[in-house]
This record gives sequence, structure tokens and C-alpha cells, in this order.
Amino acid sequence: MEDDVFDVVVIGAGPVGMTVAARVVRGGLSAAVVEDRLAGGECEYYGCIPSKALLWPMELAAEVGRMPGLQLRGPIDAAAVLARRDETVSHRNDDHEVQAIEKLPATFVRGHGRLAGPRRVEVASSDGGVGTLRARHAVVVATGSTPAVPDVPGLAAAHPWTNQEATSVQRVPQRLAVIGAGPVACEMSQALHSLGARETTMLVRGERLLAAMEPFAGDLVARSFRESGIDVRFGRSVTRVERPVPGGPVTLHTGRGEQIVADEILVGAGRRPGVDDIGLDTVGVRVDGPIQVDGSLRATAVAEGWLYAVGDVNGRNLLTHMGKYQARVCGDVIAARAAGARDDGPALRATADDRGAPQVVFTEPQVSMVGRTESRARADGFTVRTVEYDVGDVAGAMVRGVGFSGRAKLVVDADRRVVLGGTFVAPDTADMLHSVTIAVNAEVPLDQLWHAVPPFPTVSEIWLRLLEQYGL
Ligand SMILES: Cc1cc2nc3c(=O)[nH]c(=O)nc-3n(C[C@H](O)[C@H](O)[C@H](O)COP(=O)(O)OP(=O)(O)OC[C@H]3O[C@@H](n4cnc5c(N)ncnc54)[C@H](O)[C@@H]3O)c2cc1C
Ligand SMILES: NC(=O)c1ccc[n+]([C@@H]2O[C@H](COP(=O)([O-])OP(=O)(O)OC[C@H]3O[C@@H](n4cnc5c(N)ncnc54)[C@H](O)[C@@H]3O)[C@@H](O)[C@H]2O)c1
Repeated sequence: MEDDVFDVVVIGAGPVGMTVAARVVRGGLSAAVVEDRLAGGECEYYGCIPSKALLWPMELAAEVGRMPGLQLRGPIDAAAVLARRDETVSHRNDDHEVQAIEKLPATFVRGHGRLAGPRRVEVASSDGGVGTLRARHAVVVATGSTPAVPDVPGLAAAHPWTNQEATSVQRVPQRLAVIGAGPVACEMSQALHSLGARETTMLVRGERLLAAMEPFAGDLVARSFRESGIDVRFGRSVTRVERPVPGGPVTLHTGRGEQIVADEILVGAGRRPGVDDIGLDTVGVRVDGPIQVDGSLRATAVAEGWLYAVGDVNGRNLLTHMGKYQARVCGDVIAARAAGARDDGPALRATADDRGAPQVVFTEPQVSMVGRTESRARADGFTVRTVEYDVGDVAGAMVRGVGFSGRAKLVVDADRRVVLGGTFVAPDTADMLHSVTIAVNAEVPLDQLWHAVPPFPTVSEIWLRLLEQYGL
């Protein structure tokens, strides 16, 4: 049988793989995209979209609660929220995404993709058939990641929920035990608690939620969780799990001798890159972790330079927008290299991965951060000065109701007077973050930022206060 030949073959049609395909086609190349589950990926069906659909009602309810004179008619109607969630994930039907790929135009191939030597990808379809795709210029691995389940005795056998079950929830468990303290654990704990998981217990191995962020972020989120009735316990390692009756109650034992009985366990303990069973060994790449790439997203282990890896699978920033950013860079680099054009222009390296990746954790309060934390900036050798300010003290916050509060912090390179990172923790800060992202990535000097006047009375006036704190 003849191979199907394309300029570029992409393995994985998550948000990142789809973006690479769009970009190489825009650059005049042909592309095939291989997907073995749903085009749209984890983000669309089990990640960003359904989690936010489950969180927004809670955030809106909190907003209403802050405003004297407004009142909710009753508790959140979980059934209505779940029905709306199902709409946002198109009832897990990917027709529209497949059509979007075909409209590029690119070729969509359903099946499991596996490298089979240089520039060749074998696709095994569910009916047992195997076809081969050949790439003239590049193969792009965009296989994403899967949830990691800690190796705790009895945990796997107890069938814990991961993000997949949690975001697909049909019946909210009344008693929920949560392992982990990162974005998945925090967002899903709060979403499920707001929808009826009245006894939600977070078992946190360390001493903070969201430990990779500024310490005050996790502290403010933990305070909000506790005030709303979520039981957050720090310094708890789960040592053993028992579920004697499948589907029945589950008991978690901690190193401190506690026993927590729950209806379900949710694990939010990080991700494993999608490197298994994709034939990397056939091209001489042996990894048990993310695929290492250079700034143009080219896999460093393949000397001939035809293999690229974008999105969660390269472990740089496990975020949809950062993966799609890498995909734009990668697609444009491939097109430039295929045309024999310069491949080192400023838009052809993923510099924001290191310098200024923004992230919003959509809890109440929201945690919005970009760039380096203070400790990261110090570890990287910068001369650091920081400024902080209470969000509740700006006029824009006061008009948003009673108890609209939080904290903001900028991390500044004191030598160059540019912002290295910023964190805003308060309700509804997500859309304010882009201002910090611009300051960090464009390295706008503080003396220039001084002329970017925030309108009155908005929460973005926090910028003015932070710059004043710095001495401007
Ligand atoms: C609960 C949760 C909430 C999140 N919320 C946010 C958020 O609010 N904002 C944000 O930016 N990020 C969020 N993320 C992270 C985001 O989902 C990921 O960063 C994003 O999905 C990565 O995209 P990707 O295309 O690299 O991988 P994926 O979305 O995982 O897509 C990979 C695709 O490749 C396919 N695939 C894998 N192997 C093969 C193979 N061998 N052959 C064929 N196809 C294959 C998979 O089926 C999948 O469709 C969240 C994650 C979780 C778990
Ligand atoms: N809003 C968002 O942007 C958003 C939302 C959800 C997920 N995500 C992304 O998805 C990725 C996965 O999120 P995550 O929260 O699963 O991972 P994470 O790596 O951010 O956090 C993992 C958490 O699990 C804990 N943990 C790890 N192993 C453990 C063990 N054996 N026992 C107990 N605790 C353990 C860690 O201490 C940490 O608190 C992240 O990179 C995140 O950025 C983003």
C-alpha cells in the first residue's frame, strides 16, 4: 500500500495540535492531524471548558453575595449547571472540531498515531486497520498529558476520580476527599463543593495550596475555602485507601492516624506527558518525562531536526494558551524552514514560556499571575524589589460591594526597572492580567508604565498604587 504523504503530520488534535495544523496550512503547507479520542482534546471536554462552566455560577453567586440589596433566589441549581456544562462540551461530540480541521483545509485521521521511523507515522484505527502517513518536512507531537495517580496502597483499586470524572460529574457526591493542592484540586474542590459536595476535605501534603505561586495566593484561597466550609488539612500524606465495596464509601488513612470516609476521592496530583506508546523509540528518543525541545519547539534528541513537540507533552507550561502560542511559533518555524526562509525572526522563538506565561486559577478569589514569583526571580539572580497592595483599598473595589478584597504584588528587576512578574488575588482579576503580561513580556520600564493611567474607579487602579509604592 502507498503511504499518504503530507508536508506535516501532527499527532494529537487537542487545542495545540489543531493550532499547529492551522498555522502550517496558513504557511502554505499540507497537513494531516491524527486523533484517537476527541478532536478538541482534554481542554475542551475534561479540562478548561467544563471546569469553568462548573465554576462560574459559584463566582457569580459570590459576586451577588457581596452586593447589599441583591439576593439569590436559592442555592445553585446543580442540575441546571450540569446541563449547561454538557452544552459547553457539545455533549462530547467532536463533529464541529473535525469540520474546523477539514475547513483549514487539512486531513483529519481518526486513530492512534505512533512514530514508525523518521518522518513516518502509523495510524491504528479502532477497526484494527493500520495506515501509514509520511511527512515531507515535519512530524509534530501534540499528544498532551494524562492525570498522574500517586502510588498509594489501595488508591488505584479504589477508582479515584481524576479531572475526567470530576468535570463529567453527573451526581455530585455529598462527601468528597481531595488529594492535591494545585489548580485542578483547588478549582474542582470549590466547584463540586458549591454544587453540593457539602463535606469536602482537602488532604494537602505540603503546607500551602497553589505552592508554585506567591505564598499569599494559596493563603488567601485557603482562607476563602475554609470560610465557605471546605475542610483544608495541611501536612497530610495519604498512606492507604480502602474501598471494600465497589462504588461504596471509601476510607483514606493519613500519616497522622486520621481516617476520612468519603463517597468519592478526587486526585489532582499533576500530569504525565503523553509519551507512552507513540513510537519515540523508533526514532532513537528514550524519555520517561516531557519531550525536550529548543526555543523553536524542535525535539533536541533528533539530530535531523524533523521532530517537534508542542503543548503539555513538552512540559514547558501546561496551559492551553501557552501550548497554542508554542503551536503558532512551531507552525511558522516549520513553514519558514520548508521554504528555506530565515527561521530566527523574533516571532519564531517561544520566549514567553520562560519569561512571562500567564495563568489564572478560577477559584473564588481568582489567582491571576504571570512571569516570575519573587522566589523564582531571586533564584534566577535578579536584583529584586517587590511592592504589594491590598486590592480592597482601591475605589474600584469598594464600589464592587462589601468584602471585595485581595492582594496584588509586582516583582521588579531593580537594576533595569522592569516588571518580572505580577500576582493579583481577588475576585474577577482574570481580565486584568493581560496588562501585567504586556508589561512583563514587552519589558516596559516602570517610568513608561507610569504614563499608562488606569481609569477611575476601576480595580485596575491597583497599578497606580503599586507604582506609587515603588516610589514613582
Ligand atoms: C481540570 C483541568 C482544567 C484546566 N483548566 C485550564 C484553564 O482554565 N486554562 C488553561 O490554559 N489550561 C487549563 N488546563 C490545562 C489544559 O487543559 C492543557 O494545557 C491543554 O489541554 C493542553 O493541550 P494539548 O493539545 O497539549 O493536549 P490535550 O488537550 O491533552 O490534547 C492531546 C490530544 O492528543 C490525543 N492523543 C494523545 N495521544 C495520541 C496518539 N498516540 N494518537 C492520536 N491522538 C493522540 C488525545 O486524545 C488528545 O485529544 C486544565 C487542565 C485540567 C486537567
Ligand atoms: N486554571 C488553570 O490554568 C488550570 C486549571 C487546572 C489545571 N491546570 C494545569 O494543569 C496541570 C495539572 O494540574 P494539577 O493541579 O493536577 O497539577 P500541579 O502539578 O499543578 O499540582 C499537583 C499537586 O498535587 C500534589 N501532589 C503531587 N503528588 C502528590 C502525592 N503523591 N500525594 C499528595 N499530593 C501530591 C502537589 O503537591 C501539588 O499540590 C497544571 O500544570 C496546571 O497548570 C491549569
